[in-house]
Amino acid sequence: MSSNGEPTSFEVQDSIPIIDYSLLTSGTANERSKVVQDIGKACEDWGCFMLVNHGVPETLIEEMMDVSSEFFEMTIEEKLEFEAHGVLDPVRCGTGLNLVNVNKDTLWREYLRLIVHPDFNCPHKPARFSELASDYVKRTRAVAMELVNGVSESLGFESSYMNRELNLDAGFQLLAINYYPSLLEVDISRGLMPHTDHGLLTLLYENGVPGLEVLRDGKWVGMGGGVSNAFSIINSDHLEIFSNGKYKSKLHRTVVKDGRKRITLVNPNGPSLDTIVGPSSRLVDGENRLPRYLPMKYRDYLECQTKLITAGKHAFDMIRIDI
Ligand SMILES: O=C(O)CCC(=O)C(=O)O
Ligand SMILES: [Fe+2]
Repeated sequence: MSSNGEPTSFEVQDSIPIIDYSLLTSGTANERSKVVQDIGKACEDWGCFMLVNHGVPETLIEEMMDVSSEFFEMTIEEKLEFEAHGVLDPVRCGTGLNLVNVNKDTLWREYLRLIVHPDFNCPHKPARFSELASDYVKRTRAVAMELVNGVSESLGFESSYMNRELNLDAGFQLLAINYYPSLLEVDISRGLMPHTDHGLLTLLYENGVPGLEVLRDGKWVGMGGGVSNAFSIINSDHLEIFSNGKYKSKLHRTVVKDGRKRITLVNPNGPSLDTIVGPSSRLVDGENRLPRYLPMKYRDYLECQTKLITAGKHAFDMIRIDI
């Protein structure tokens, strides 16, 4: 227990860690250094955590949920204007996992993926979508960048090290909105196959309908439910690569059993597309600390991943070095 009687992050054995973002931005030096430690422990031990007191206004999040719902409830003809093509198309709408046509009988969701940084892209309808999304992604990006600074410190670096090395000022940020329709409307089960995300950290906000699960010691553990007004934060592939395997990319999936529609606002946050990402040179040497991953340009990784996914493979398998 902390001095005021509140439970601290790691007292509850084997439950997803909870990190208080406000301690990172406005805590005392001691509080900040403790929360940096907690972030490091969460990234290493769990590969994910819940983020509370993040400062993104709840009203903005609610409006984003409403406008996203309006988007997906447009007619198919209207949505076809934004149909998915290449992985780097600025706006793409589709179904299934990335470009794969998953079996509709077992897994189903619709998605809209927008590249929102370095340039902001958004469908021109519904009318207030663009304004809301632009505000939302600026705020979530600020949270993500602050978290990366904390992660950088937790690895023993100065807080700006990862930002600089990975050219995060020109970083690639997506807003992926997932829509799992209500079971009363469509008689199908909804979800998303087990996968890891590209980038450094994914921020995910759900509309109160649970479904996200992470793999922990061979078992799927529900994430999100029970902690109100929180982001789920998930380690992604390039964090594992850059940390040379210390902070593993987290396998997750979605299984929606609740009859209500589920909407998630998901922000993968990556380096700039032209950054060649490999293990940090500060974490490897030619002797005891060998690199475990081959360097690869982030853009190539994304393109390669999309091609491989149809064959059920993962780009990670191409760059992982077996020691
Ligand atoms: O919508 C969810 O529950 C998970 C989404 C996700 O993992 C993704 O979009 O990569
Ligand atoms: Fe994901």
